[in-house]
Amino acid sequence: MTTSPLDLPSIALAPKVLLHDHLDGGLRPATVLELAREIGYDELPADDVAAVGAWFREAADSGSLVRYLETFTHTVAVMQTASSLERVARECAEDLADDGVVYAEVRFAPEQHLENGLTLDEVVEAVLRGFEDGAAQAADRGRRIQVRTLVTAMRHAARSREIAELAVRFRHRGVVGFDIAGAEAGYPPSRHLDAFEYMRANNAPFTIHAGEAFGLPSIHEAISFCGTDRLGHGVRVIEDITLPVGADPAAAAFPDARLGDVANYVRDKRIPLELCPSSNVQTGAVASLAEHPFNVLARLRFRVTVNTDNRLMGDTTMSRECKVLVDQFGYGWSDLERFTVNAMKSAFIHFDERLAIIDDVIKPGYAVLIG
Ligand SMILES: O=c1[nH]cnc2c1ncn2[C@H]1C[C@H](O)[C@@H](CO)O1
Ligand SMILES: [Zn+2]
Repeated sequence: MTTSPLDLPSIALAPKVLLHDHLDGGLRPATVLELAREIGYDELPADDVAAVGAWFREAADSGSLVRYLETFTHTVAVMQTASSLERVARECAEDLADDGVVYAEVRFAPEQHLENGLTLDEVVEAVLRGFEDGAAQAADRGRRIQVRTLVTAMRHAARSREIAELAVRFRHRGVVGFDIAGAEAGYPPSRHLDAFEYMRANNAPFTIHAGEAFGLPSIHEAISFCGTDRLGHGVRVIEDITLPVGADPAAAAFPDARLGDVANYVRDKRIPLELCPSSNVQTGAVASLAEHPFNVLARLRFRVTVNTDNRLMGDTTMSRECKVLVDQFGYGWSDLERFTVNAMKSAFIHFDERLAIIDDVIKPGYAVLIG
């Protein structure tokens, strides 16, 4: 047996696990356009498929999370009916499956989809139907994927407790957790303590976008005050790690790294980092892919995972995010397998379900590629 080349087509064949992907950040450009036409939404900044795709990519390349988030106005505007939510979710499941993702947790904020009179429950039901349908269609083509949902509360708003209750209400119907997202500076996670306490009281897991546009204090609050199970991004934990001056971010080892208390806690407790390389560059959380802390964190054995964040805004896929890391840091198949197993271990489904995917899907899949 021979080892497959580490190119994009082979990476697309590898089983991958995606924990951080936004439904409203992953529409196909053609779908944005079609849905806008259907409802007479005339504020799209472009009017053909290629231009729509390019616009999102370029507008999101802003170097600022706040400006990056402004692009969601358009996707959220065309996702206000049960049928549009269902369609976007169905296409999401199909696109991920076609890219070789075998397990995904896709998140979105139900409170942003109420403008046409849907209730929170109706919004979630439509999305769950779409995921189920998309996964079934993919299975018919021989592409197996399990898609689960995280419901997000917007951190500038005041509905987080209600959204946490929604997560628990749907916990046996496909919603596996809760999240908060949106602008980070000025909206610390501790504003939403009652939501996190509700989740903990119900033994239900959650993740928090933290350490993206704001640094260590945000991560500290998320883990120590809120008790988060994972960190959405968490990339700025690097600010609590001291490396020798001039250290190469692509080095194979960092023996002289010194960790502060927060970084040690994140690593000791194996708190998963939902790292999103391209998105981090777009929002200015890191200066460039070459300087992305992914490799430092991976080599120091943090529980790193690879994620897309927003496939439309980043013009990316899970395979592309993996390829970017291979190109930057020289990873091999066994590294990609390790990141995938890390993600599967960190998923919010139950332990026996995670183990079954690792043993029955991930390990055999990489064994074939490694040869
Ligand atoms: O990377 C992100 N950081 C913070 N908020 C984000 C990010 N990507 C998407 N969002 C927001 C915009 C969406 O409308 C919302 C729910 O998916 O989550
Ligand atoms: Zn995100």
